Amino acid sequence: MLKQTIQRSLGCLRNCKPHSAHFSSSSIMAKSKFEYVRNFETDDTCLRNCYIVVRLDGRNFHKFAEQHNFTKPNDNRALSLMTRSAQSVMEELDDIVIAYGQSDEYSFVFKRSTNWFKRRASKLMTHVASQFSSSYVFYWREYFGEQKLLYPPGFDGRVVLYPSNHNLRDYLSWRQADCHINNLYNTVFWTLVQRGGLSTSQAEDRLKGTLAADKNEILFSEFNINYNNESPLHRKGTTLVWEKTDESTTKKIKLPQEEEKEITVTRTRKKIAALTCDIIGDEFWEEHPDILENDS
Ligand SMILES: Nc1nc2c(ncn2[C@@H]2O[C@H](COP(=O)(O)OP(=O)(O)OP(=O)(O)O)[C@@H](O)[C@H]2O)c(=O)[nH]1
Ligand SMILES: [Mg+2]
Ligand SMILES: [Mg+2]
Repeated sequence: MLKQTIQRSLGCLRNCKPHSAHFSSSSIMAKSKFEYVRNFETDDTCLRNCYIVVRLDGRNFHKFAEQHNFTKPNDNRALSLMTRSAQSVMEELDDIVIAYGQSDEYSFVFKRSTNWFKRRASKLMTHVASQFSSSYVFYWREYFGEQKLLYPPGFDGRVVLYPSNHNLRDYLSWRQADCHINNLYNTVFWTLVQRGGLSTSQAEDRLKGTLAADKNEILFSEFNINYNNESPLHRKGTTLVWEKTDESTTKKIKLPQEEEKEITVTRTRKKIAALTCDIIGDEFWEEHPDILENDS
């Protein structure tokens, strides 16, 4: 019965001309009859006063990296492309105050008081994920040149809310500590394989149960590598922040009864800066006081 009614109403809607004035009263009634389905949508408004973090992570990038010949353990082309895509997210979407990325992931922090998309989690997350994914494909050639993109990459997204500055800083510290732990492991692992001549399973056995100090020691005593001198991009990941820069231009002006003259106009512009510094200690936060809003 219901099916028949729907089919009849749909038939009517199909036959109607697109202009609303041509809808018959029965199709309007049908529309209002269907409208209750709207109530099935769940409210996913993010709690007020919390920082909204969207974290993206590449889907099955272990395979993606293999198939696209990423250099091991770090591929600077891939890392730069991730950062270029994150930059595009920050430029195109409102209210992101800081982003942090490493490996195949990027976290975007929306300002605490944002009201963008009425703080709806699904809107925020899907906009970030789609802008990032399309940018990754769009800018691929700029970083990989002739190396073809073999299939469309995907990124998963999640939303996490942090109610205090302390929690948000701990979140970002956690991601940077993760970068450090993985990079130290990967650096020793691939040094043992590439320079030490070990097979991958031998290198794995060698590193089983070792602590950070042991890994540093292997690098230093066996390969003369001081881990602290390795690229900060690989050790610290990338942090994107807004920086204000003054841009000066000269303009010619002519006032009535005066000679034409040149004046210098200085404008403050916001630009994204990519940093590879420590964000766990206080220094970074003291140098960038605009990122956090007061806890109150
Ligand atoms: N060679 C190389 N591989 C990388 C690089 N960056 C990321 N990867 C690969 O991407 C993987 C990312 O790890 P995960 O996100 O935990 O795993 P995943 O394979 O993406 O799987 P899911 O995220 O669960 O879908 C790493 O384990 C590496 O295999 C890189 O610069 N060079
Ligand atoms: Mg992944
Ligand atoms: Mg990952």
